[in-house]
Amino acid sequence: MSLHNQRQPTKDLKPKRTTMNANPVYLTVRDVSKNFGNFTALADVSFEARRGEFLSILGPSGCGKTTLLRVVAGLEKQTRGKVFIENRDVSALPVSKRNVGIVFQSYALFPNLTARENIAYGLRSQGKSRQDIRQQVDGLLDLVGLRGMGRKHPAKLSGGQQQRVALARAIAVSPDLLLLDEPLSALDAKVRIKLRSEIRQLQQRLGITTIMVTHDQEEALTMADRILVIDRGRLVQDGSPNQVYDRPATPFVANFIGAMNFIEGAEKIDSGVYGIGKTRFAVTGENGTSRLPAGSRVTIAIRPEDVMLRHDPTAINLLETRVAGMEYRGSLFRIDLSWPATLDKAATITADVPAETVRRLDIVPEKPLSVYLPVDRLRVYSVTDG
Ligand SMILES: Nc1ncnc2c1ncn2[C@@H]1O[C@H](COP(=O)(O)OP(=O)(O)OP(=O)(O)O)[C@@H](O)[C@H]1O
Repeated sequence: MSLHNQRQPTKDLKPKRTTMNANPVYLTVRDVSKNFGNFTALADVSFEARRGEFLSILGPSGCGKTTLLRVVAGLEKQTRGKVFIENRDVSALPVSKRNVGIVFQSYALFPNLTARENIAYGLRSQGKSRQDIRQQVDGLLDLVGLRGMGRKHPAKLSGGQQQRVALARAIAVSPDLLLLDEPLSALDAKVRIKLRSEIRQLQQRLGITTIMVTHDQEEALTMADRILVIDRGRLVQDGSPNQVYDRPATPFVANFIGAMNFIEGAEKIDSGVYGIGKTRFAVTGENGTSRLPAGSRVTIAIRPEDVMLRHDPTAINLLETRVAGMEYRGSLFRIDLSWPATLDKAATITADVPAETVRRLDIVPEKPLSVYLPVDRLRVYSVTDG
């Protein structure tokens, strides 16, 4: 049994927003694969983006996120599959014919041009008058919070300001699709958090369909209407932040987004009942494992914040545990609890417990604690799931 927690998320990560978007489909990516020589960077990726939606492509380094964005942009030609914009096949069209605005991780501004000139760059080729361009650039500088800074060169601007210029430049040409490739990852934490809500607000105000590549789960959870999780070139889940957090499709997704306890070596006992040693778990959140025959090997998963400390005596899914370790995290403690999973093997499950509860219940190392695992918060994965 193990707790995987790659990025030390906190409870704040739990997404609260779900967005139902009934707008027409703007972008369709159908069965797209991309090979570099013998290497498969993308395999049969399909998804849709509705007009005005904010999608995030999330996954670890090297999983194919940027390649997917470049295929959508027309900067990279897919090996197989098609890209449609409003049902029109654009698979063979270059980036210049797809009406996209792009912001890259490195600001990619022209260093010899001022902020104004950078923003105006795309507008000049549209044949607008100087007066129109001046007015539009003023509006864009306002929009991205850079009023009065238009005469500065990129070298005189902070990273966050440069990225604002890049954003203004990308939206200046009124693209129908905004593509953001890790736009915040070069910035320090405070600026990143500020800019992420600014970008989201701007995107909503303009109603522009947006796809953002990120490896940062928090960024994806807080900004996106929908998250596409990529694992080794495959799209493994496409869902709202709530869906991917609450019902991760595979152990990989569960592990990559937030922290998760995995109870390994369990088996299916009956429909909705799983077990390890003498312990039985009733589960309502089966993950396609309802079809498995009894005796099948499974992994049971539960988030640390879903491990409940107090229970009524009739509650099921109880574990008698002992506090094996405590880590202070400000508003909560992350507590390792040891329990006898099988006769010969103790296991550990981790619980996130509010600091106030820890004080009130006087939780200290070695203290025995009863916990229960709510039936609707447990997930079950077949051991063959990725
Ligand atoms: N032009 C190329 N030639 C050969 N291999 C490439 C090329 N571009 C990308 N790759 C490979 O394809 C895989 C996916 O790359 P991609 O840049 O899409 O990943 P990523 O998920 O965006 O990663 P990161 O977050 O590190 O940028 C990587 O293994 C990369 O080495």
